Amino acid sequence: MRRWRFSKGHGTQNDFVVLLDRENVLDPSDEDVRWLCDRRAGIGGDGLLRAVMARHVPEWDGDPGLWFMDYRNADGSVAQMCGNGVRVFVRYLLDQGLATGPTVDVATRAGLKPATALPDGRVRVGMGRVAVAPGTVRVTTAGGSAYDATSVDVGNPHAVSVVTGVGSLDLTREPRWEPAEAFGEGVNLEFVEPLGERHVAMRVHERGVGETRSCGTGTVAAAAAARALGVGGASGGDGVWTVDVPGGRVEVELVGDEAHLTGPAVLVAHGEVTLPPR
Ligand SMILES: N[C@@H](CCC[C@H](N)C(=O)O)C(=O)O
Repeated sequence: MRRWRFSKGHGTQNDFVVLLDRENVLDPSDEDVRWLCDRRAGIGGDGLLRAVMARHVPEWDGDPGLWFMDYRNADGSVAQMCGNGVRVFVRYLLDQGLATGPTVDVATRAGLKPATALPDGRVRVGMGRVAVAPGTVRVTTAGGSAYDATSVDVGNPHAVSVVTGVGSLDLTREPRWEPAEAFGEGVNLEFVEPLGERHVAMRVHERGVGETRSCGTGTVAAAAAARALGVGGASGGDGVWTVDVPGGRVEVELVGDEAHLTGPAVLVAHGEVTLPPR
């Protein structure tokens, strides 16, 4: 019988199951991840955060003494990075006495992410370089609305469309994109609507999940694309963007091509789960 201790947390209601696996022994299969993230049969979450010592991760060539955030989407697929997840990950490490703060360096598939727990309860994360690609792809929602989208690399892939009426988009099914080969490994699709100076509303359809109430890397992509497109009255400039998502609000600071993400990170439960037999 496999009995695992877990925690559950969220950042702007992008929610995660957290597993402690210091010595890399749990080996959750794709099916295990799907079950853990299932909101009816399992615990429920948009993704899984597995805390493992970096020395056990062959693809990590940095400090082996760091905690590595092994991120999996709810469908079991692996992703490079999760901006809301890394804040929850840091909150978890500090809460469980697994790291000393307020600054914690986290190893991820998208490199080292330095994070700081702020006195107001939020966590600020150095997201590193954000790269906005030239040109556009065409994205069509389930409701048939079509938009140009800008590709943005935040360690994981995004495509950002500027829309009006973001609240009424049909994101119940994955939007299509053309050309299809633009994102051979899938993409996270953000839809942003300008609200004011350096202030946008955003909804997202996440790769490997579906519509979620927030996506941290997506908010970074949204701010970077909006800046590049001259949306929100701050073309090209450095500054702090406010991004409102269905699950709350985050801040994205852009300085040159470097981004910092600040937002809430909340733990809501700790427990023990018995997994179905393999
Ligand atoms: N929710 C995350 C992003 C999770 C990974 C994404 N679905 C992908 O496959 O790239 C975030 O907060 O950044």
